[in-house]
Amino acid sequence: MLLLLLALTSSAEALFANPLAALSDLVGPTDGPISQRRANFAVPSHPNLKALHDSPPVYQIPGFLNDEECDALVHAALERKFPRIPYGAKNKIFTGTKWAAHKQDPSVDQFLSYACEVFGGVPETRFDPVTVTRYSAGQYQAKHLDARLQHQIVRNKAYLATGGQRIAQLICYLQAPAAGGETRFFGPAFGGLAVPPKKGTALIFPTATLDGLADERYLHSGEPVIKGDKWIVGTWLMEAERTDGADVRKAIEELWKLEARS
Ligand SMILES: O=C(O)CCC(=O)C(=O)O
Ligand SMILES: [Fe+2]
Repeated sequence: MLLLLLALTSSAEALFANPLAALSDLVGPTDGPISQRRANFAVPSHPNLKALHDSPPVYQIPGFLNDEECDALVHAALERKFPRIPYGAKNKIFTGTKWAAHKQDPSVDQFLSYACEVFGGVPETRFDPVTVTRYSAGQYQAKHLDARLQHQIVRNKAYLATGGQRIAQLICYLQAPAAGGETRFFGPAFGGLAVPPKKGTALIFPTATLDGLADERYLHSGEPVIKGDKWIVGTWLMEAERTDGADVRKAIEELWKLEARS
């Protein structure tokens, strides 16, 4: 079950008509394998939505969470309301601390309900289990893609039960470090875009098309924090509704058992 949660939290044709709006007229620029295809991405909506980059799109929502909502999530982690996920400990791809926050505290439900609104009122089951992450000085998340590549996917029942592909990342910065910790995009099409963490601001970008094709242009990182602590809450919009809620709950119970032993 631990492995299940790790799988759920470490990586990423809908079964039904997708309720999301599509950027069907947006044609991507010319780098990367997906560039010959028409972009077909989930499009967020929010009164404060800003495009940080038009094509390929990267969005920002200042004031996605207010200060109290940010603090509540950080405090919940510090007060041990969430079990830790031993993610990245061996591979150095991720060196921060990550907690399985999903459904463990009302502050998480609040975040999830905003996430549902941003994607046109989709149900909570369209999201990957929510995590909270802290990066202290020197800690980072190395360059990665959130979506799984075609050769890593078997589109079977088990895969679709977990929601299939991750099609958009949604993170919200809960605390900005004093220096460093930008979210950096490496695809040439982004022109060196590096987003400085700002408390309460959400960052949203597609990771795959609505029908689950990974977009390899979206290679990104959480750059090393130089000074202070960076905190984020995050999840992914999945291409389909998850039906594995019971497995997620069991995996979180296993993490709690691990926590009790440490
Ligand atoms: O920490 C960040 O700025 C990015 C995090 C991220 O990309 C992830 O958790 O997948
Ligand atoms: Fe990511």
